[in-house]
Amino acid sequence: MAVVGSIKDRGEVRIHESLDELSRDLVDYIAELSEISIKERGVFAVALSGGSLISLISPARPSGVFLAILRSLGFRREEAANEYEFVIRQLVKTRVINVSAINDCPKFDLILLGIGPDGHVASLFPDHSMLEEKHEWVTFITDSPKPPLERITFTLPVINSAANVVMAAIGGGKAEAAHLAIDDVGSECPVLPARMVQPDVGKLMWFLDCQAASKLKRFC
Ligand SMILES: O=C1O[C@H](COP(=O)(O)O)[C@@H](O)[C@H](O)[C@H]1O
Repeated sequence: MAVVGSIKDRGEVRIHESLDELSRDLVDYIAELSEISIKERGVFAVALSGGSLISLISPARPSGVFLAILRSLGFRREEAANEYEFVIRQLVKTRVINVSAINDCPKFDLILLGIGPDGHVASLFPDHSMLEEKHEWVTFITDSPKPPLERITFTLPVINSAANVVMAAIGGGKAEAAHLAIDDVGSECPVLPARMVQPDVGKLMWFLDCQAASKLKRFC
């Protein structure tokens, strides 16, 4: 049984006792969003980051899902980022991916993200200059603190333009990051990418297991 709550400005939080339960709830949530989006516009544009997130949704096969899959093999990182952004721009032009009403960013129907123990999301790491990027949709880094060194990533403006953002975290190693990203920690809070995920108009949802939620003020 999930514990569900919402925290001002930090979206809705769902905490599950088991991974199976979390996975089922997450898959059902994706399917719901997919159905709504396909009814409204005939397509569901979803992007997801890597890591353990994939294993949480791998049994999922929601019909009509469009996966923005990165095909970067053989490219240098800068070229890969440009190529990826180009593809997304084509999909925005043809409205396979919607466009944000408040900036020119793509408005994915859903962006699914995991969190690193250091609070990084996608490949946006704490204290990295990429957190300041305001214009590019996709960028690259060559100095990732976590291997691989070279990565490409969506920027925060793209993530925060999505209609729905899901953040999923499992395991005690993510507890501190989840606490700092969700709880009201005032000025003590370091600049945490996971906390900078704050959809402009979209909905933010957290899917956590009990271990990842173990340091949350309201739920432990
Ligand atoms: O490097 C990354 O790690 C995080 C966390 O991965 P996990 O396996 O500990 O869940 C992932 O969310 C992110 O996309 C990836 O770039």
